[in-house]
Amino acid sequence: MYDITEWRHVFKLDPNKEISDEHLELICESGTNAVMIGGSDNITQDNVLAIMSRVRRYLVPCVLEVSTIDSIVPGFDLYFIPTVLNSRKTEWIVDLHHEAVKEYGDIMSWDEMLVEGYCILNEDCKAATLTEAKTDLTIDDIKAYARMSENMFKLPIFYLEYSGKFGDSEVVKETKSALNQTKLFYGGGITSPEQAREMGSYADTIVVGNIIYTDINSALQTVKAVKN
Ligand SMILES: CC(C)=CCC/C(C)=C/CC/C(C)=C/CC/C(C)=C/CC/C(C)=C/CC/C(C)=C/CC/C(C)=C/COP(=O)(O)OP(=O)(O)O
Ligand SMILES: O=P(O)(O)OC[C@@H](O)CO
Ligand SMILES: [Mg+2]
Repeated sequence: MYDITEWRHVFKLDPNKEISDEHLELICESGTNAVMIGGSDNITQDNVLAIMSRVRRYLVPCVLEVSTIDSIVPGFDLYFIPTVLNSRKTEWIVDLHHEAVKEYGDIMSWDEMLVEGYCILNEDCKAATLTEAKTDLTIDDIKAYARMSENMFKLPIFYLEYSGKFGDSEVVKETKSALNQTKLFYGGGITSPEQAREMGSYADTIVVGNIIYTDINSALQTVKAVKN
């Protein structure tokens, strides 16, 4: 099985964005620990299936980060299920999950599914708007969400999400100090090996997304920055 506790680097591909075969090959053969398929805009079964089958030509583990019930597709190595702990709406914390388990509960393979406790911190990102996230948090608020993830809900992943914006590495450092078992994922605004190294020195795993589509060489350099 896949051991996410060893993962240092993940590329996140958006099914709603174009990527050439050449760039996709570079991403999949970059040495990254996994390719995660996910996004927040126009995610459909068709575009998820299309990008999954292209990634499947390579050996890299392929994960679906579920963002809508209608875009769930079989055939991934793992399914990551976000629950937005700092959302103002129960919809994004448990309600959609309840609906999905009602629909798929009989055929679900639970050991392929990992729940991510999300804490969204960039107030301007789409995911923050969509989920009505409370982004004006103190470090104590954030650490409390991290501790709840680990000790109350026993989640495998706590995800600090700054999608589109490079975050505060002090927040990542402090959050890491509150966790023992649960793995800390950091994602948002990483565009260089220096930034990858900075966040990777505190987070267990860094997630690199948007830069894939604007500067493939810089995206590729983030892998070596956090892996030996
Ligand atoms: C048939 C089959 C294969 C069955 C498999 C069983 C299975 C996987 C069942 C699913 C079970 C389950 C519990 C599903 C949950 C359903 C669900 C819809 C939950 C809600 C998820 C959620 C909270 C979504 C909110 C948005 C969010 C946090 C998305 C995560 C990704 C993210 C933050 C993207 C960032 O978006 P981006 O586009 O990059 O944003 P920017 O433009 O700002 O950069
Ligand atoms: O796209 P970027 O800003 O790299 O963020 C990565 C990821 O955390 C988005 O969900
Ligand atoms: Mg994005």
